[in-house]
Amino acid sequence: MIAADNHQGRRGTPVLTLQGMGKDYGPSTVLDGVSLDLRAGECLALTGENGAGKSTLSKMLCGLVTPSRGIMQLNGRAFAPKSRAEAEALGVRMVLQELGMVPTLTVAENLLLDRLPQRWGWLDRDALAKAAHAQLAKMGLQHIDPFTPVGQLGIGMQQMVEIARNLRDGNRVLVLDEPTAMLTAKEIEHLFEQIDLMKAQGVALVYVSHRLEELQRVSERVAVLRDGRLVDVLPMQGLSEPELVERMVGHAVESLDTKPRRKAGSVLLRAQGLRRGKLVQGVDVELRAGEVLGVAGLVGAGRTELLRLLYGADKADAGSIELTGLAQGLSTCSVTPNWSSPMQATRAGIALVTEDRKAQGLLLSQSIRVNTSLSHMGSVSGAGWLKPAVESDLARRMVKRLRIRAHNAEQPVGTLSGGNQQKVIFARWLHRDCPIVLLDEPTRGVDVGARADLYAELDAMTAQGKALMVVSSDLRELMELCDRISVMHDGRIVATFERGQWTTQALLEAAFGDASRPGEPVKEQL
Ligand SMILES: Nc1ncnc2c1ncn2[C@@H]1O[C@H](COP(=O)(O)OP(=O)(O)OP(=O)(O)O)[C@@H](O)[C@H]1O
Repeated sequence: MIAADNHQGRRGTPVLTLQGMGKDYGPSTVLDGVSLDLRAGECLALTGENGAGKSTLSKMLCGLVTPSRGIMQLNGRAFAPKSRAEAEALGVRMVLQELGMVPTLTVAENLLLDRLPQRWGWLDRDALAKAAHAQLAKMGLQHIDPFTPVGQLGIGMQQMVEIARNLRDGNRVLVLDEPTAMLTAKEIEHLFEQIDLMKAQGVALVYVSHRLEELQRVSERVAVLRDGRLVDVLPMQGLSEPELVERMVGHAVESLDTKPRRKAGSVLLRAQGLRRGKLVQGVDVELRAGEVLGVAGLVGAGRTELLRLLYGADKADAGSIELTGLAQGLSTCSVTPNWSSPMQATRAGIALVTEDRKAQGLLLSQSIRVNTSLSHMGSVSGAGWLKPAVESDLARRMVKRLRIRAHNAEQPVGTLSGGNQQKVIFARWLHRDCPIVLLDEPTRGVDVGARADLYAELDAMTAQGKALMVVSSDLRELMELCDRISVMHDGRIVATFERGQWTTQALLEAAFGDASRPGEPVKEQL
């Protein structure tokens, strides 16, 4: 439990003040003239388009980015941390968008790395387990074995541990950068409880997210960054979602929600009786030309596993996958029971836009150009030789088309903002031009304006007769994009709805596996 000690000020008093903060990378200015105060007991929402500078500003507070100019003061004293450890020692911490833990160390070691309990000069395992357990319990994670290596946990669970690690006594400022991108509704509730607790104890919070409903739930004020400049600081109360979007993007964003169902063409892919252990238990799927099939379900329902089977990333224990779209340029083949490799799937015309952009998708040290052309080297080479001019031209076109915010196409992908990295994955498959496109959480971390751009791209793909399948935890996204939505529960498809038939309630009931949950609060984020 965090004590209301004298570290933390009275509600509303400034804890951390920023004056004229700026950051340049070489000739590019990515942040300029940002002046703000963070107040005790308050949560400040920080929002803006992908690449607007939110993570850069957040990392400055926490010693991870050195400002090029500007002055910060913590409780009236000069504050210029040179490292994360220095900021943390002064009570300023950050939950990073990219996971900051050491995967080979245990959960307990990661949680208490800077204060490992010792006895007679040896690590005190009992004390470590006890302290780790207490820390985990704050996020409802008391069931985790503290001696599990972090790398063995799923990505959502790693994020929960990363949050738990930063819930420390003596926190003055806590920055949360896209903390819920990998979390379930229940886990998000745990986080929100902790946020309320910290506010009551006088901690100043910064919450960075593209999920506007979350910003409205947790924060008292909202700061909007555009192109590295602070354009607004407003009270959150009374601010509607469309108003907030307009402030962020600079214009209103249209919803596709009211569009009629697309006209489906012939079946391009038919899977029957697909099985893999308990994860996927006898699933039938048909993907048709010109339509988008959505897949909803709780985390662990088998959605990602189903996509991986269709793409050949995992082997099915049983079942068949048949490609039937000869007219669309697909080869007709039947794979029973195993579709054996992603390369085979890609050659046959299937793309997978992955959910875990760092582990499965991108070469972070390589440029946008290299990452874009990677899915189809044949189109940028001839007689076994790479054609650099063709490759560069392709990358430049993709940067423009998807409005990827970058200095140029040679910028290493690891230095792009999170949302812009997601766009590069998308660019890679857009360029490959596959007739069947599988997308797993395609807009995670992507801002509302850019999301609308990506939806428009998907819409154009269906108009060309492609078949799309989208897994998303965001029901609003599925309802906006899809013509049909199948709901998975415990490895099975338990319901399929046509556009016009679904309601949020019906989708949630199917996702929870029954219709007998009267009075359950409805959450749009699964
Ligand atoms: N090391 C670096 N070298 C060059 N440019 C960088 C570096 N780090 C960040 N940038 C640039 O700074 C800009 C701001 O990035 P930042 O990550 O702060 O954006 P963001 O608002 O957090 O975006 P998102 O919503 O996508 O997470 C981007 O254009 C990014 O490419």
